[in-house]
Amino acid sequence: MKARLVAVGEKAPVWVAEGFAEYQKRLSHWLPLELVEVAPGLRGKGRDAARAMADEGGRVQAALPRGGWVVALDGRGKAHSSEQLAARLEHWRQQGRDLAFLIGGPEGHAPEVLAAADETWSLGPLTLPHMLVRLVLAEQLYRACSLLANHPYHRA
Ligand SMILES: C[S@@+](CC[C@H](N)C(=O)[O-])C[C@H]1O[C@@H](n2cnc3c(N)ncnc32)[C@H](O)[C@@H]1O
Repeated sequence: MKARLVAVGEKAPVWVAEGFAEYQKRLSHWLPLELVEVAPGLRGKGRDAARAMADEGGRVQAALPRGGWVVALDGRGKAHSSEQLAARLEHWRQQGRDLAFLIGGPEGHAPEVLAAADETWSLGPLTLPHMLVRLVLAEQLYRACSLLANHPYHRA
């Protein structure tokens, strides 16, 4: 099983890119994680945010892996402890499908994207900046893989 992170937003700051690359490297033998960045829709004076969200939503859907199990990151979604996430990861492994994790834009996910997702995942009720969400997601996937492998990274 491998995973693809489809994230609205480009040009991550260096501290995010380096942190993400570190967890990507650590995950490489447990859950290869590919990052696909999607250009945000155009916003600003005279531009409709709903149109921008729909545009980026279309690009997100075009970037989904064929037949993948789609998990949309959303603050209003389903929360998991790290142990519950590890159990979820084991469940996903047994399904035998690749995974796609989605991070939305400034107003969140387009309704069509949420409707197409198989499940949602909340990192908690706080609204996090989308670049930080990449990093937390990669770290928590690494933690979940460590738990499943009885690796000492996660000490309960
Ligand atoms: C700046 S947030 C969007 C906030 C938007 N107002 C909303 O209500 O969804 C950008 C993206 O980061 C992700 N995100 C932010 N906070 C999150 C959280 N607590 N849990 C899961 N995902 C989160 C979601 O994918 C969201 O679409």
